[in-house]
Amino acid sequence: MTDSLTIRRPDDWHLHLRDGAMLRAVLPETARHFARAIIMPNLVPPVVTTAQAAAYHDRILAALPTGMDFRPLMTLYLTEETDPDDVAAGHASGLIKAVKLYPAGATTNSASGVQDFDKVRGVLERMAEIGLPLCVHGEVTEAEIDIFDREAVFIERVLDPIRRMTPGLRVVMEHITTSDGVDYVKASDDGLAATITTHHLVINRNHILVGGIKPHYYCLPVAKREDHRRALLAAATSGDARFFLGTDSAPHTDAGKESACGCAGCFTATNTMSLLAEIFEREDALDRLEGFASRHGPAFYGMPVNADTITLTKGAPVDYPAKIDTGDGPVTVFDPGFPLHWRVT
Ligand SMILES: NC(=O)N[C@@H](CC(=O)O)C(=O)O
Ligand SMILES: [Zn+2]
Ligand SMILES: [Zn+2]
Repeated sequence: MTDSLTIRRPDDWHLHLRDGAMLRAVLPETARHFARAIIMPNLVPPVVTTAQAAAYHDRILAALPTGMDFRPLMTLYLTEETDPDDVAAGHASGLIKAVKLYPAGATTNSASGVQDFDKVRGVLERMAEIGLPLCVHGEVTEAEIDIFDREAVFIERVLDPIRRMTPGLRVVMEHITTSDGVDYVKASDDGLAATITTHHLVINRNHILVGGIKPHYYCLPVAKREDHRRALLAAATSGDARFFLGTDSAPHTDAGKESACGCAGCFTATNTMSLLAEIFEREDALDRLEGFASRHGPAFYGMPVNADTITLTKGAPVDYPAKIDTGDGPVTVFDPGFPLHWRVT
């Protein structure tokens, strides 16, 4: 029986750090284990320009506790007014690593997102030219589309047309939740990849709804039925380099989640590596964890793998806090409902 695993230090290819007091509270939870992360730009107001991303980058570094080593990889929030020259300049300077597409109204803080995809054609063409990836929140927003179908419909109605219209555009389907997402990635060429979150490997929709509504399992895209979770698990543990970790760790205060209109997002930064080791071990795929968490992401983004390593060891159940304190109120740490035996040492 394996009880120790050393892997290259992991990166998180989809992370929400927020700002201010929340940023200061959640950043160490990620930086403790992860070397780099793609930082999502859905602040209020959103991070739209390279100048705003540079300022946010500096606020993140200023919030990093002394002695911690972490590099934020910055993104721009795509709007119908985004200037292709600003995007290209940000990319050329080395600061901007991706542009994020939120369909308007699809998720937390997405009001400034795209409504008319024709209006962003110029930016997407420029990104294809310079090799800057587009990260996509892949859900349609039409009221008549069932929320459990919104990812599959997005692939057909929005994503596939965008990719056909913009040959060469590199795309990451963020936080996929369906076998439709897995199949679409597998059927495509190497300009397409997908991130998979920790929580979507653990929960299906029953976790949210059976035995009373569980707001801390509510996120977007919403978890689907068990067949879809199994498809995600198979993709994550397959060794296929087109699938990699993006935790989508998305802190909201308990007051924001435990409400008549609760916020979407699961906070998994604290226990993600323990969780992933537990899940990969159950699938007899511990040897594939390094690919998923540490190698496939850098390969897609054209960056080197981290030089340092982390070691996970198996033992008595890991103690992690049920909540972390933030200046804005407590944030509940994702509870998988089973003990975790792997700790990062
Ligand atoms: N995933 C979520 O449920 N929430 C994210 C937004 C997002 O990634 O869609 C957030 O910012 O809270
Ligand atoms: Zn999203
Ligand atoms: Zn997210």
